[in-house]
Amino acid sequence: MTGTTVTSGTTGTTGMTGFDLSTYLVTDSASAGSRGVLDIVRAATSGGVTAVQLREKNASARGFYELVLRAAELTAGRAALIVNDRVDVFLAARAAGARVDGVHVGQSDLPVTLVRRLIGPAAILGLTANTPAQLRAVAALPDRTVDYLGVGVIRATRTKPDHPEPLGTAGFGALAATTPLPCVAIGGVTVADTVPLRRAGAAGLAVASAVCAAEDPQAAARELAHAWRAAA
Ligand SMILES: Cc1ncc(COP(=O)(O)OP(=O)(O)O)c(N)n1
Ligand SMILES: Cc1nc(C(=O)O)sc1CCOP(=O)(O)O
Ligand SMILES: [Mg+2]
Repeated sequence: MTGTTVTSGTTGTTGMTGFDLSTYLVTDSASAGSRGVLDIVRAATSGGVTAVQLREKNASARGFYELVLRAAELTAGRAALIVNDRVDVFLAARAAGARVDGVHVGQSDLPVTLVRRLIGPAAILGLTANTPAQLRAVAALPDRTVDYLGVGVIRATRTKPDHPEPLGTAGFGALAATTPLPCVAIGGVTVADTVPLRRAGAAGLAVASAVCAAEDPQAAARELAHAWRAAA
């Protein structure tokens, strides 16, 4: 699937019926530096990102929860908000009435069938998959377990030191061609990759440092969103 909007039921808190993953910010507090993650989320949302994943590998549960509540105010009605790894934080934010749309998990996180049961049928569920065996396992899942896949790394990146072997654009395209699920390209992605990755079947570009480390994150987000539309 090469489209950019994932139709994923209707969420309890937003009434949204589709999620656009085409320009997908993954936050990285190290790249954000003294500006802080919320400043980056605010700027990137103004710049036109369509989805934001809050990724906090070292935050406390309370700290992450409070970040989600504040990010939900910034992204409401503008971008889908996804929580990395922490299903408990997603559920807590929802219970507090925050507009948070889903969860992204990887192969070492909670099993996706369980996550789907926990977050309900309407929330967005993303899964990392970057080998043929992982793609086969996804194909064997019950329908509507996973809404999209994060596939990477495209090239080496310092944002995820434990990243797998780079796939390159061709490797990404070969994997994406084996699944009907939308595949978001991630890992070392920059605006220069937009045309080749879109041609290779990407449903979107997920970036951390390209926006979080940019001198002007709003302009970087705007450039990515514009490049994606121009590459249609
Ligand atoms: C969009 C997207 N794709 C892949 C990942 C990586 O998830 P995971 O493998 O669980 O690694 P961590 O991000 O948890 O370090 C992602 N977060 N987002
Ligand atoms: C969080 C993450 N997951 C990846 C994967 O391939 O699963 S790569 C990655 C980091 C992406 O950051 P940057 O855009 O700075 O390279
Ligand atoms: Mg994870």
